[in-house]
Amino acid sequence: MTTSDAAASSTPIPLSQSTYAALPPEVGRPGYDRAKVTASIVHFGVGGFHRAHQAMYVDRLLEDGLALDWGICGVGALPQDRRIVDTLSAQDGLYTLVVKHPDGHREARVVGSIVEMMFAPDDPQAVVDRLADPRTRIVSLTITEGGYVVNQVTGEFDADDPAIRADLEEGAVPRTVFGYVVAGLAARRAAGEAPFTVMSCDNLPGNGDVARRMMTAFARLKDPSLADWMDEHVSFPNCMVDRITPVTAQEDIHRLADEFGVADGWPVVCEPFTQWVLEDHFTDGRPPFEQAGVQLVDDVVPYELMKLRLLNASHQALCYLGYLAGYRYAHEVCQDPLFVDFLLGYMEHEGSPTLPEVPGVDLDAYRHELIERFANPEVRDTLARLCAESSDRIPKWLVPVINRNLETDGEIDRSALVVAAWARYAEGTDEQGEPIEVVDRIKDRVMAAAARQGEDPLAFLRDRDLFGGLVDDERFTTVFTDALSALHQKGARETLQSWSTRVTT
Ligand SMILES: NC(=O)c1ccc[n+]([C@@H]2O[C@H](COP(=O)([O-])OP(=O)(O)OC[C@H]3O[C@@H](n4cnc5c(N)ncnc54)[C@H](O)[C@@H]3O)[C@@H](O)[C@H]2O)c1
Ligand SMILES: O=P(O)(O)OC[C@@H](O)[C@@H](O)[C@H](O)[C@H](O)CO
Repeated sequence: MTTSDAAASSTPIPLSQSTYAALPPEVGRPGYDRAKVTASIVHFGVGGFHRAHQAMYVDRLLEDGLALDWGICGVGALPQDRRIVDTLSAQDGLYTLVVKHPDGHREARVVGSIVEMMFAPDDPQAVVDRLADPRTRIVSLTITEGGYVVNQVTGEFDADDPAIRADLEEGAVPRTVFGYVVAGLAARRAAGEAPFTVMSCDNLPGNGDVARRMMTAFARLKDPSLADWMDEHVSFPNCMVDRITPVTAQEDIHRLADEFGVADGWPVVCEPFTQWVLEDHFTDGRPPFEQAGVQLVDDVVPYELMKLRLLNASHQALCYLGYLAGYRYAHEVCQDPLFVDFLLGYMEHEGSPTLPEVPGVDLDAYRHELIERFANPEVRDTLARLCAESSDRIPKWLVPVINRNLETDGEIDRSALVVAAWARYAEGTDEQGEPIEVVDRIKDRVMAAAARQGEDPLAFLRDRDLFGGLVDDERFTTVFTDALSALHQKGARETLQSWSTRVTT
């Protein structure tokens, strides 16, 4: 009997601490005693990525008996996190990670490293107390790029954000990660305890540095001496994180039940590839991450820039054009030679020349491996996921590439087409006249700018918060307006065809 036959012949087992031992043998599961695991890591943002990445690395260590005191306490800080907290709590923190290989083979493992869950809106003080407790030695974050409240114009902390303003009021009960983390650090300092490390795992250039600047700026507005103490005592290591983790689909839940016999309310699916390059700066100790495959380095910046400007910027390069051309999944786009040429061209001629030397990495091999990863048909990463929150992504990943190439007289044509494709996408109607569901926290603003493009082709670029001074650069605006007009007149596919001759002549 095959795995599927065995699982299909019996009722799927609802996942929990008391049931996981009875799962079919094909399903990996903790071989360690979870009752002995204590949580020294508190994590904010227990989404798909954290569970495919950091929690998986910790699970590996636990499996090897290496980090029993480094379990994870997951915190949902936002009201919409109630569902994940309830689902994981009902499963005693357990969930299934399904790794999808390109040949259709799947591996399923129950991950046991999350041993506590907290829903902050129900009891904010309990979260502050957990952070104040010296048991907490690392606070890690995957709260998305927008979660750092960076003012796009100044690059400084945006104290005008309404939730931040509320957290800054005298005696406020925290509602934001800033409120929680800084209250936890204040309590540690008042008690004369060592602070925890704050470890950002979001896709931001200099993620640790950004977390430091924003957290300290928040603290300074509350209590300048606390900010000084944080500057002196708290570590914020930078890291590069990588594993493509799509949004879990209903079909993933059904297939896990049918093929592996696990009834899991919220499993995570991901690609086989995983990478984590981390600076070794920790205030209060760390798990032996290197024993789980994490690369500990002194300077993570070259790795981060490589990943953000090649992988993440290529996701932007493929998603709007791919969507306009009628595709809905990343693998469909990356199995189309026209798009593959465009992406490789962007990476080689526009992204890569802006990178510093990346120790030990063959960039050409890296670029081709990215195309193979994107083309994995099993992962089913939706273009909708990649097209979301563009205003947090394009300015951080692609605009710096364009600025650098403008300074050095490098190539910009493909990047300009990507920005134009976003501008066209933000018009909210596809090439067949069907509505596009634009997902962006400043959706109204970007869509209003896109709607004005008929009379003013530079309307979209005039948003200096997003594009800085690009609108003043004639070399850039000439290509951008050509690209936008080609997208309107010929559509994405023909524009790409014409671009392939434009960039080679
Ligand atoms: N999915 C991937 O392939 C991937 C890979 C590498 C890195 N990342 C990083 O991880 C982040 C999260 O990705 P994901 O796939 O887990 O998304 P997700 O939507 O599954 O989870 C995001 C979590 O962060 C929380 N969150 C969002 N904004 C917040 C805020 N302001 N304050 C507190 N919590 C907040 C959400 O409520 C949710 O729990 C990405 O934005 C990216 O920076 C993702
Ligand atoms: O998750 P985001 O918002 O940082 O960006 C979308 C994707 O580019 C990203 O999730 C990649 O899949 C990921 O960075 C791969 O490691």
